[in-house]
Amino acid sequence: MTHSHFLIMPLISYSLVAFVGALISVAVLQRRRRAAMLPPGPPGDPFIGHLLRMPSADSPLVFHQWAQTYGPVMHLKVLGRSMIILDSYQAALDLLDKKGLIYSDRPKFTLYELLGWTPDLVLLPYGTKAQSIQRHMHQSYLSRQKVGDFKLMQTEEARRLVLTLMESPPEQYATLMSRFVTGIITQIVAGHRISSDHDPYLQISHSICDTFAKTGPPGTSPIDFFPILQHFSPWFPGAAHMGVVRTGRPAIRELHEYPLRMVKEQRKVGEAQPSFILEQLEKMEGEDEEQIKGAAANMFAAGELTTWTSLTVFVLAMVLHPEVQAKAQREIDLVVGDMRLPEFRDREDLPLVECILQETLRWMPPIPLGMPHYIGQDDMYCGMLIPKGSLIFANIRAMGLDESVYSDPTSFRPERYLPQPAGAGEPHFSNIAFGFGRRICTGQYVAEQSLWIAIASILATCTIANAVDENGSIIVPGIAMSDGLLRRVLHSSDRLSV
Ligand code: HEM
Repeated sequence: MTHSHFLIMPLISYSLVAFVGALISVAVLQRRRRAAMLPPGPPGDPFIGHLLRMPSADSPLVFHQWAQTYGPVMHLKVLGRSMIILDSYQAALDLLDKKGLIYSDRPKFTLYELLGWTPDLVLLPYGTKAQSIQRHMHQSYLSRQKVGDFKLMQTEEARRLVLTLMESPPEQYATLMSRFVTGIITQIVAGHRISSDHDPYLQISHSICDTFAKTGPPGTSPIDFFPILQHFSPWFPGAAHMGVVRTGRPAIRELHEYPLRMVKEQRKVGEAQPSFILEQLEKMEGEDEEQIKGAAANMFAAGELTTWTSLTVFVLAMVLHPEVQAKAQREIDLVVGDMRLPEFRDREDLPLVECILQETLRWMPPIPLGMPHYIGQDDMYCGMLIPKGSLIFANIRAMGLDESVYSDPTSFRPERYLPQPAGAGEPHFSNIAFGFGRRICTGQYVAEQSLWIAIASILATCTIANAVDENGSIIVPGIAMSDGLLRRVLHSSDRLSV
């Protein structure tokens, strides 16, 4: 009895060890097999992945260079989180658009949530009730047909823009263009026309843009990787963004509260102007107010810096390419004459102005890595495994640099879009600049209208030229953009003359 007991015990232990060993080997094998099926990417560290290789600046361009070696679908891993970078339009279309059912979610962004963005459309997971209500609100109000209603207001704002540009010193041009963009959005969202430099909307908008500039691309701060850091002071290593949370959060809350509060007050006294918020208030009551606040805040946040950046990119391009400017001005003179200013009815007859808009979006897209999508299940694409839980980035900047589509892609050449033989018949960039699939930008038509009327009005009335320094020498502006979710042009010292 005692003997057999001694015999059985080692037997059980051996079997257990063998069983656990087999389990571990199967898991390791499975891991290796999965790893072998992942899309290619640069070599990374077994523990921290590509953390130390992540570019500290101009990530879209660096990723594009890597894609020349690893292909249009690349895999990177940072602290256990998979990132898929889509470098080609085709790959973005195949996954984000055609397989939109599984590629339309957004990841959780701890830093953005701490800043107060939680209930809003842009960051909401796909398929939630809140997301579908907010998206529907946007789509119905900002649809291609509905945005026609804004044309008159956008034309008036563009007239005001050129008038103030002519009257103001160069240092104020960027602010005036920002005011043009904010002015359009406040009218659409809250029915409010900005008439003073001290308008509360301008203050809120300024603080929001400032915060965006400090946050970096979403999901990439140390707090996103280690949410525990949110409980530390900003001086603690890795927790520096908590300082941005402290300073930025009040303005983001105000952006949610102020527009609805104002429209409700005006509605009470019968003075509310037609607007997105008013329409929604009349449709729904009570418990849906949080949705309205979120959807309205999104229009400001997603629409301002993007449109403004494109406008400043246009100015920079005109400084660097006076020949393009002169040609577009001749086109406007021929079609519009000098007795009136361009209007939306002229749009079809001004192909070069249209091409300048497209080239502005391609040359320096304001959201060069798109907004990340998230996939909640494994998927296979061209024999590669797209693992569950990956962040999917469409490298919009890279798609504009694709030499098989855009010849001499780093140059600003609007004629490329003109049909042959006048141009090269290259495809418009709107299909790419505004993102993909079910999360495509809901403000695309409004943004295109704002940009078109501003570009046409500026070209019709001003000549954009280099600034000169105190010695009278011409300043050639550098082509540089800030890092972060949304890009801004840096150091563009330009001058407009009438
Ligand atoms: C030049 C101007 C603009 C550009 C280049 C732009 C680009 C983009 C891009 C790339 C995305 C991400 C799409 C994706 O996830 O695949 C996006 C999302 C979004 N944009 Fe825009 N945008 C612009 C202007 C606007 C304007 C004026 C508004 C509102 C009035 C707006 C509202 C939104 C919203 C709400 C989303 C989130 C959609 C969602 O998550 O379902 N955008 N935009």
